[in-house]
Amino acid sequence: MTEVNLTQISKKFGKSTVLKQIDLTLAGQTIYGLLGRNGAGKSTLLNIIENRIPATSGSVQIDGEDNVNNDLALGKVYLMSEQNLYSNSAKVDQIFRETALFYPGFDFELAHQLTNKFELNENLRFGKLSTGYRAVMKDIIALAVDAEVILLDEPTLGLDAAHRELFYQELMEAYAKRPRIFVISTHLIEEIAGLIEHVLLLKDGKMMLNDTTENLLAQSYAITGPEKQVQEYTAGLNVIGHDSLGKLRSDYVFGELDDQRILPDTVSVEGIDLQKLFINLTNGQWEKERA
Ligand SMILES: Nc1ncnc2c1ncn2[C@@H]1O[C@H](COP(=O)(O)OP(=O)(O)OP(=O)(O)O)[C@@H](O)[C@H]1O
Repeated sequence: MTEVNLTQISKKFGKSTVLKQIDLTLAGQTIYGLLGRNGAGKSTLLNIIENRIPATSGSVQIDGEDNVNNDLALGKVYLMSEQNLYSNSAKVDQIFRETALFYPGFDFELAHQLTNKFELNENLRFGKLSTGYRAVMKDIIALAVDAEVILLDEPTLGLDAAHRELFYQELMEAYAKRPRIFVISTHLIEEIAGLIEHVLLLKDGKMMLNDTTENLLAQSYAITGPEKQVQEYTAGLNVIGHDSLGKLRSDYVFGELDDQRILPDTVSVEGIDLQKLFINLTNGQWEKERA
């Protein structure tokens, strides 16, 4: 099984440091969700893994081999990104064949099935495809390449709701047929929350969370009730945000609750979903709540 190890990866663009000493291991058969707000550095990180851009410092090893100028190591990784790497005059089926030169195990049968399902005409030239269909074509390639590590940078950008749904289904099917490492970077957390087994959350250039979805949700709570009682109950806990509705208040807590505290009858404790956790961890309110 392939393993990707990032050691102390930093990236600067001019004076701004986008990634700060990231240590990360991608391993096993896992669907990772790479989350982070706009500009958090998700694409930069994926591009560094695929060696499309150089890190300022640090290293990426794929099965113990440095990824820089190493076709063998890079052949184990496929990055689907917004960047258009194809000539406008190339037809879709020709692009499939060209991809197969780099990824010899390319699954043409699956690619054809998927072009049918997505109603993508393989005779069309890349330059004639709409933005959505360009993404569809790239998604199809990502599912059909024979790579151990599939990096998907905003795979559903430009896809309509029906195509997004179809893509998630096909992704799950491809994963079930051949479990490997998928990393999905996206803003549409709600849509993929059910798919992600492991969360990687980038904030301020650092890997703020790196844990299984299950572990994260097991320590995420909404404490709801009358404002005063809620605030008394959550005082000193790791409150990452809150919502208010009239006199009702929900405090979102990430981390352990205090078993010794008595929960008033008027106050409830419930779990929260990944989307809510993400919003509260990344909107900056957390730091203010803690200040
Ligand atoms: N080639 C570049 N030159 C200068 N700055 C860059 C370059 N590429 C990215 N950046 C900057 O680095 C930061 C991180 O960008 P990146 O695209 O990795 O973020 P992202 O998390 O993928 O964002 P989004 O979700 O909006 O796509 C941004 O501030 C961006 O402007």
